[in-house]
Amino acid sequence: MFESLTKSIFINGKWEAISEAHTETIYNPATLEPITKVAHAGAKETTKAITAADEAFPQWSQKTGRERSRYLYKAYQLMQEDAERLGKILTMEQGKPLNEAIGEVKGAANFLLWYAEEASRNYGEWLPSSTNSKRLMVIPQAVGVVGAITPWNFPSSMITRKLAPALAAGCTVVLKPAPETPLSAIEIMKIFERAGVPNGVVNLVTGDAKAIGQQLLTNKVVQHITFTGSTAVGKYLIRESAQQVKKLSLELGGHAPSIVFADADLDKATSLVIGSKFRNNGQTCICTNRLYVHQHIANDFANLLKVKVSQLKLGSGLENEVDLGPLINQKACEKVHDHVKDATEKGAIVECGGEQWNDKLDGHYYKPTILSNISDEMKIMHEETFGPVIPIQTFTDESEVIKQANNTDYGLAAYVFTENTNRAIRVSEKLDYGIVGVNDVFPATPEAPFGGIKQSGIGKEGGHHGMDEFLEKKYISIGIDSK
Ligand SMILES: NC(=O)c1ccc[n+]([C@@H]2O[C@H](COP(=O)([O-])OP(=O)(O)OC[C@H]3O[C@@H](n4cnc5c(N)ncnc54)[C@H](O)[C@@H]3O)[C@@H](O)[C@H]2O)c1
Ligand SMILES: O=C[C@H](O)CS(=O)(=O)O
Repeated sequence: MFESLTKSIFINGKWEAISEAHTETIYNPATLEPITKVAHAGAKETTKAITAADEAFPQWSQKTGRERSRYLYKAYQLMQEDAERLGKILTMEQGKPLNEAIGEVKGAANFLLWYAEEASRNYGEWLPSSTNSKRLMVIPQAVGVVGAITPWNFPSSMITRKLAPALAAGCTVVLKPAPETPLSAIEIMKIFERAGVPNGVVNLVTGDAKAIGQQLLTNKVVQHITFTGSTAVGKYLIRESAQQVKKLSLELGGHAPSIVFADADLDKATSLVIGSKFRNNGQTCICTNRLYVHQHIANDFANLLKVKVSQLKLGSGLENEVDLGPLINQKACEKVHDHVKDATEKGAIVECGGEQWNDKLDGHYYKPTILSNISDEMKIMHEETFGPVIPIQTFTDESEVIKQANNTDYGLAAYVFTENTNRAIRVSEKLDYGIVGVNDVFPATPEAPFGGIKQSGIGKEGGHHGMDEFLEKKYISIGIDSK
């Protein structure tokens, strides 16, 4: 499927040659086998990419929204048609089960569709002036060259969730994907190329994150950096971008609580908690990190949950009916086990799992794990685990559990399981999160604004809000002689 060397630097419509000396190897996390090598580039290539994006900006931004939408719509069609092959590539480099990978690719394509539609709805405003001697208007204008930095856990959809609105708004882009998963980014560039997107509008640089990031942060041509990744790196970008007061949109870490009330539908709630926790093996920003179950149903809930979790099948994502693939690397396995070890040393009980799994395969596998007898001093209750472990606590009082759920620096997603509408609305309004799911744990969709508060991020991706991130709203005041 791949040559030993895969071109991964796309600048001004051309794939740059790679020197063997400056490459990094991409491994399959399910088998630890090398897949291919890609360029390990840095400042020089990034500067060249920024220049290409800058030179392409005037023409691209001056196209009408309708003209830009045609490119995005063509890219959508190409991505949808190729979802099976793109899904296989995604599974090979990231590890998630093939059905999840194909679902991610189709979801990624839907961002292209949504912003193909939104591109023609980039409305301005005509303001009712308080004096007859003026006419006032607000016109939306593309911010300019955008630097996009994306994570490995959704190597396809996190890219189109940024590039689709940016291009729809009239911006041009330099993309740096995660080093673990550049192949999906390469395929998305090829899709834009096949869709006929003009040279320089989208550019790709793989390699030294710090060096590439520094160029995006310090080059005055770059007007906006859009980042998805850890809160730690988000804080670094905030510090480093202050020098130029560069615009930022940040989609950062999460620590989602799930609250199961006594009136919840047990079968539905256990299945949804499993869906939230074990999608992508728990390597998602919005997955359940803490589970609070009402005391009256705690035993029944925990027993049903354990039965369902024990049925989950581990294996390579390319195998049929696998529910849990490998974690992205050994470091991720060690972090997950560190949380389990810390919890058990502080009194937690391992109801199931609690260790790595290498029975048949060499990859980075960790058994799906449920922990009970949890106390708030445990790391797992405050640090993002990013793996297949659920700590369960019980509660009795609604206002108390809301306090517990809000007791975190994160504020991305939270979930409420209840069949009582009043309670659903009352609790949702009191949860300090950017996203709340009620009997739903898959809130992300192109038509809705996705994003966190507190230390989970700044800005939104999706909906019409997603395009606003890449627009300046210019106010024009026109003095007229009204006589
Ligand atoms: N809020 C969201 O929508 C969302 C979505 C997906 C992932 N995430 C978060 O991302 C994290 C997991 O992803 P990750 O491990 O790739 O995160 P990460 O922060 O380690 O890396 C994210 C990206 O930043 C780059 N990067 C790292 N250091 C950099 C630097 N100094 N300068 C420039 N770029 C740099 C990486 O190469 C990668 O491309 C988790 O915390 C998860 O919650 C959040
Ligand atoms: O990991 C974070 C992603 O944003 C999850 S989702 O694809 O948006 O559900």
